[in-house]
Amino acid sequence: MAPPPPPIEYVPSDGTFIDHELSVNLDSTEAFEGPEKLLEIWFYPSQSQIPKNNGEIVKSLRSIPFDQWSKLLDLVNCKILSITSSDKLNAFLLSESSLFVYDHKLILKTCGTTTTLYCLNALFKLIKSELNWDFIIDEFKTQPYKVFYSRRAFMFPFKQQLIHQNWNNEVEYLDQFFINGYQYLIGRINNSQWHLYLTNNSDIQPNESFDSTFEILMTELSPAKSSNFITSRKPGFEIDENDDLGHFLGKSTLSNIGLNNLFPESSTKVLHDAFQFTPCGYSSNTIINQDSYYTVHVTPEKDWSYSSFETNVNPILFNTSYLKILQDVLKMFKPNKFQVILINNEHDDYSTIDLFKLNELNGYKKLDKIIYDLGNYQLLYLSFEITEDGLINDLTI
Ligand SMILES: C[S@@+](CC[C@H](N)C(=O)[O-])C[C@H]1O[C@@H](n2cnc3c(N)ncnc32)[C@H](O)[C@@H]1O
Repeated sequence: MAPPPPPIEYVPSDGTFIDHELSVNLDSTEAFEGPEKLLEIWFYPSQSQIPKNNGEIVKSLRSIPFDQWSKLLDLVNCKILSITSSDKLNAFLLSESSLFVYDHKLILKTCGTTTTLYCLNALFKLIKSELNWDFIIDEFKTQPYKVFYSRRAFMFPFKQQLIHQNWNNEVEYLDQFFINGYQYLIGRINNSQWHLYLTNNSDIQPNESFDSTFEILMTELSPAKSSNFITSRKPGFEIDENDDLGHFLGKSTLSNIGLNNLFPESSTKVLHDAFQFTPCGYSSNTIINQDSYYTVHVTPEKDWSYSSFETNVNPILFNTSYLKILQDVLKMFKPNKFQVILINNEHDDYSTIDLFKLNELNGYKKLDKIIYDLGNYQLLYLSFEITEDGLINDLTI
């Protein structure tokens, strides 16, 4: 097997980075758009297919220096709060959600009024100049191995920049960059519908290894649960020169709500990074088994409360199932409504069957179950809401 690429230059030897100055001064009290834009780009099908020099991988996405990521994220309108790194993955905690960088692919998840798609042009130029990876096939079009872009309907679409104000604008923009792109509109058109754009390069080999994205998007969180994500910390407060209260409180919240223990079977190293915003809000990234992540973001404000959970962990490796993960996460937020989206390329019975069969869940009733065959992938979309009985008698799990 090819040796891993050299360590990234911008982090200390333990692969961490924290921007304390930014962390202590973040504040936001305005209506906030929790639902995220999720962009996943695979440049190559796997780490081993990255171009080599004398049989060795010399550079990968993880060799791109910090300041280049930071400039790229300026185009998206978000900042890097901190970074945790394993041998396979760099997990960036952002002022608006997260960025996960593998050697061959990246996942950018941003909320608020970020302008995710505005980084595309610069991203492809960056990987050409830094890594000599050239996916540009004519003046504008690019053809990486695979692209997914998805999001739920926004709560405040009019607050978005023009490009993100409606789905058609986004698709038009994506079509300028990618060939073979196509789109889906999934779920009831009731301001919670979910959109997906993806590319299909059928002439390229399918990805052989396990790949899955499991998301839980929750709204109308229980006020009692939301209170875990509200802090009285004032901007500018620092607990000591090596830490800031945002990260400190974030990590205690992570433990308090049991998020540190989601995969108790994990015998390998787990790396957590978490941040509690002022006056409220929470984000965390966890790297598990070196090459997988789970990430949680919370907007607890009563009138637009929202939280999201996302993971690419293979549940089988931890002797668990998607249904068990769903139940554990729902307990942390007790939302009145939630949607589940699973996109995976393995139809493994043990970890997925309960989810595919799911018709009811304590105190919740199913609104929609939609299954799509996406060729090498399958997509499951579920939508649930609390029952009257569930609400009155607090029957939810
Ligand atoms: C932590 S982020 C998470 C958003 C996310 N996508 C979600 O799932 O809700 C948003 C929450 O943090 C709060 N917040 C406080 N300061 C913020 C800042 N500077 N940038 C973004 N969010 C901030 C927002 O008001 C909101 O409650």
